[in-house]
Amino acid sequence: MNKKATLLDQAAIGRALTRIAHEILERNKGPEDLVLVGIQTRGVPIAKRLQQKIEGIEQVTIPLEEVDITLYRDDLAHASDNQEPMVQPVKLGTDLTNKNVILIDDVLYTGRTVRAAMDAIMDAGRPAQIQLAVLIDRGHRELPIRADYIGKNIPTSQSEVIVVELEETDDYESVDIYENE
Ligand SMILES: O=P(O)(O)OC[C@H]1O[C@H](OP(=O)(O)OP(=O)(O)O)[C@H](O)[C@@H]1O
Ligand SMILES: O=c1cc[nH]c(=O)[nH]1
Repeated sequence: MNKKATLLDQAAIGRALTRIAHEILERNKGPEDLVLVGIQTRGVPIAKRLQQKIEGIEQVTIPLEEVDITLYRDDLAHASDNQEPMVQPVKLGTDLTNKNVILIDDVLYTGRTVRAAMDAIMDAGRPAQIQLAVLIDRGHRELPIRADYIGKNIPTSQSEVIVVELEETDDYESVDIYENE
């Protein structure tokens, strides 16, 4: 892969997440009834940062849960692009009934990972709402899914790849765009 540009550095990632924390509080009229759900891998540290930022603003710790989505290849499928994100069995410690769930991931692309995560959340309870927060929306949706909170919109071609690196998972902090050769 050939790196084309850095889209967000550490400071820009921090500013985007601070803005999203404020937007979540404004849209939901405060922190009551919120539950954050991070999608593995990098949605989880992003969710933890949003939890900390909201705590800094409101002095309230919002419950945080995780869902783990993996690519599942149907036995009947032969092409690699027939892999479908599937959720691992989850047991959420928080009762989601009547809660406003904020689902959080690093990159939104086809929307298939988010769909699988929503399945897991709906299996675990009956939230009042599910809202979606992503650091990067790169377009190319294959499902009717949109984000409510977006760090940065990056129009991309199909041959490009967005790589998010975070201190917690990668010991480095950057969002870069690559050409997939
Ligand atoms: O909208 P989609 O087309 O589903 O793509 C978005 C997903 O792809 C990436 O996950 P990846 O499968 O690379 O797993 P990882 O986050 O654990 O590295 C990214 O972190 C999103 O979860
Ligand atoms: O470009 C992409 C597409 C999906 N997921 C990523 O992390 N990057």
